Amino acid sequence: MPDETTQNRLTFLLGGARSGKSLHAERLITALPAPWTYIATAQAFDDEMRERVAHHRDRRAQGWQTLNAPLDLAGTLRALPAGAPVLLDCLTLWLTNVMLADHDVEAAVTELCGVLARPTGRWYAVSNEVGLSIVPENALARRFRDEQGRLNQKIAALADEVLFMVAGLPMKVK
Ligand SMILES: Nc1nc2c(ncn2[C@@H]2O[C@H](COP(=O)(O)OP(=O)(O)OP(=O)(O)O)[C@@H](O)[C@H]2O)c(=O)[nH]1
Repeated sequence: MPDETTQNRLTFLLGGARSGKSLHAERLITALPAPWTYIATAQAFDDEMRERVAHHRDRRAQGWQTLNAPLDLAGTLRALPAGAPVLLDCLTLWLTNVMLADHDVEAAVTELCGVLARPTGRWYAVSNEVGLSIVPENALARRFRDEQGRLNQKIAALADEVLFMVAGLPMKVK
């Protein structure tokens, strides 16, 4: 009989930069039996990003397999074997990649939500809460903030559980 930790469920982890989202998601998923799948959306274009990615890779010990999905997140999720525990990190960089590639954001979000609404294993998805500061001065940043807010609302609505990370601590908001 599957329980809450193993059945097909989506947990959505939201928070600010360096709020501890990834680490908390890693702790939750590694409480389940390995192997764990890490889906990375980041593209390391510069040394700072390469360092961040290296730090993450060092932290993930044995038991992890990493898939890169900077754009085709829905396709990558659909191709996973049923039952795989998955950590998707993160929706913010995925949305950035979609916008910078000039793809149709609405179509991409609709496709992704269709997949996330029916998890085929224990899935954890990480995203940034980006709207808590002052209104950004440039138009692209304002559009990004709005698209990110809309995306987060959609994922939160379909997720089974939502955690808001504050200074490394999870607040259960759904
Ligand atoms: N390409 C790639 N990206 C990775 C890999 N491991 C982690 N990342 C990316 O690293 C990013 C997270 O970077 P951080 O700067 O630590 O995140 P943060 O949101 O500021 O911090 P936290 O809230 O503490 O998680 C995620 O978007 C991942 O996609 C990897 O193996 N390959």
